[in-house]
Amino acid sequence: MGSSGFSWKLADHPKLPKGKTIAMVVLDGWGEAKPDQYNCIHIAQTPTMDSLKEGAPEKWRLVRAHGTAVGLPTEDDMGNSEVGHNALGAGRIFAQGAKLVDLALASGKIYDGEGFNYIKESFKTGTLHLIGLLSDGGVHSRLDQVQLLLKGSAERGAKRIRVHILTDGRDVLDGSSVGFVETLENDLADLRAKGIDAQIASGGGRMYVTMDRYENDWEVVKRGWDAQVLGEAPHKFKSAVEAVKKLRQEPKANDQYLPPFVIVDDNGKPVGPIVDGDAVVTFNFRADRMVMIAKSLEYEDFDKFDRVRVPKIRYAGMLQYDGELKLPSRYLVSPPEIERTSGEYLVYNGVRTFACSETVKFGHVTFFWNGNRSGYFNPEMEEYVEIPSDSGITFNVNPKMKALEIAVKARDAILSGKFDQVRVNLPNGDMVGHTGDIEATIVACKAADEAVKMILDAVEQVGGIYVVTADHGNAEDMVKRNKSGQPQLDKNGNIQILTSHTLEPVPIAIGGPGLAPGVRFRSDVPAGGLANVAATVMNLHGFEAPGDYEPTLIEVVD
Ligand SMILES: O=C(O)[C@H](O)COP(=O)(O)O
Ligand SMILES: [Mn+2]
Ligand SMILES: [Mn+2]
Repeated sequence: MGSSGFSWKLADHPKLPKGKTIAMVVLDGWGEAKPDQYNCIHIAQTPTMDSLKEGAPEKWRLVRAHGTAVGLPTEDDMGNSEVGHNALGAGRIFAQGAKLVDLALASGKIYDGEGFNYIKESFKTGTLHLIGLLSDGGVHSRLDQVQLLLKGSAERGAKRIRVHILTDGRDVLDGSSVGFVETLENDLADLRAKGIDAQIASGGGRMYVTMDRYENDWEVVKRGWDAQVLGEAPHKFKSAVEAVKKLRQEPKANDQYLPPFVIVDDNGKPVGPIVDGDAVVTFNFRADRMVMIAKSLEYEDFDKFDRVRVPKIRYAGMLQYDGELKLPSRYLVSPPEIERTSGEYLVYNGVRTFACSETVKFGHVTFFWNGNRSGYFNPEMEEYVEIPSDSGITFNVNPKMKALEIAVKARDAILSGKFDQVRVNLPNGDMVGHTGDIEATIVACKAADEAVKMILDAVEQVGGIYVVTADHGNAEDMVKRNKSGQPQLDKNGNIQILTSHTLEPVPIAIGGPGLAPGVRFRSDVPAGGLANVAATVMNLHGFEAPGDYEPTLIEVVD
């Protein structure tokens, strides 16, 4: 116990034993929705997940995974991996980036902070560059926040502004990029009318330009660097609206994967490369897909690609994206301080932990789970295994992804007897769901179900316990719906495919031979959400959860 009286020691659970191996399985993008032809989980053969459902209500239930239950501003905000895994790991609900930025903008405090004052030093002689995802998806960024930041920066002296846009189509409908670009163009025109030289300077689709994560493919970031910093791209246009409209006409083009483009003036010169003395703000609040660009903008020693020219800039993130790496060192809004996560507690209480996923979700069960911290709490007690993801393809091409490989690693970790908690994320429902390819998503869901079976079989062999849940919905609903829940048709009478997450709740199931008799879900936490899972898992490891954690979902009846 430290001098403050704080102790990492958890109290023993009065009834539940220690020493059971627990498999903690997170199915990414696996919500519960009504069964129809757009519910890929319903259409797919998922016998293992179906059998777990038969345990309702004592061993299977639904939990909330969106909106305020995971710290998002409103109940209209769909869940996402960052907030979902943060809640699962932290056991408490923290106001998340989206909300913190809203508050900082509304109060004006964003402009008083160290981060803004730092970039402001460039306003007199340099250009302010804003780089980020242009949509109202609310997962990584929000258009209204960008609009306010533009206005606020102009009011505070920014005279030359360049916006480098990344089109979405993943957290919002494909094709919506054109509207967002038009809105931004109007705002920039308003600024120009006030004498501010404001323009869009470059762009590209988020999955092809800049927003890679967990170092899956540095080429993605390089494409962005070339366009944003060097002013070089295979496509050149006079206006961003024209760029997006034209590039979308290519066969199979979609917002997520638009190629990089730069905007040029009448002489064919790029209007906004980043040069010495400029300020740069990456305006996404979410961390995972900003860490790589932040490294390329901030690190002096950098060998991931040839930056060719490294301008001396003042750079700030909307938030600090990695608290452990202190990256970036300057930021406009302080990130949520997610401390005392369940992972940290459990490790300090002797729970040997194994975590695994493939690259595209690896940080979800490590970095996000541990409150946006990279690295181990105690390397002697933990092993994190990353299975390389496919890169350079869209995941509908290989919808099974690395589910089997993840399950094999988890199985071996469980059977080894070396770990007390074996935690995995199975990405299929989510990553393939985001492609909007219904056939492929059905294959994806089946593959995830098979992986769950392999893990549960291993739990059975060692007399362990399983907790199977998800971080938010995605694959269970692949169509945009109107207010009455019917598929919404576009002006040509076609259904609109939903590539994004949903507002649906997610299942949680407990079981396995190691589950003590009498353990069941309580009926008195009907509004339980993902944040209630951490206390539940701590109990199953034989510990009481800390007093400020959201209540456990389980009880033990005699
Ligand atoms: O980054 C993404 O892939 C999507 O915007 C959100 O998906 P995730 O929250 O499941 O990662
Ligand atoms: Mn997810
Ligand atoms: Mn997703």
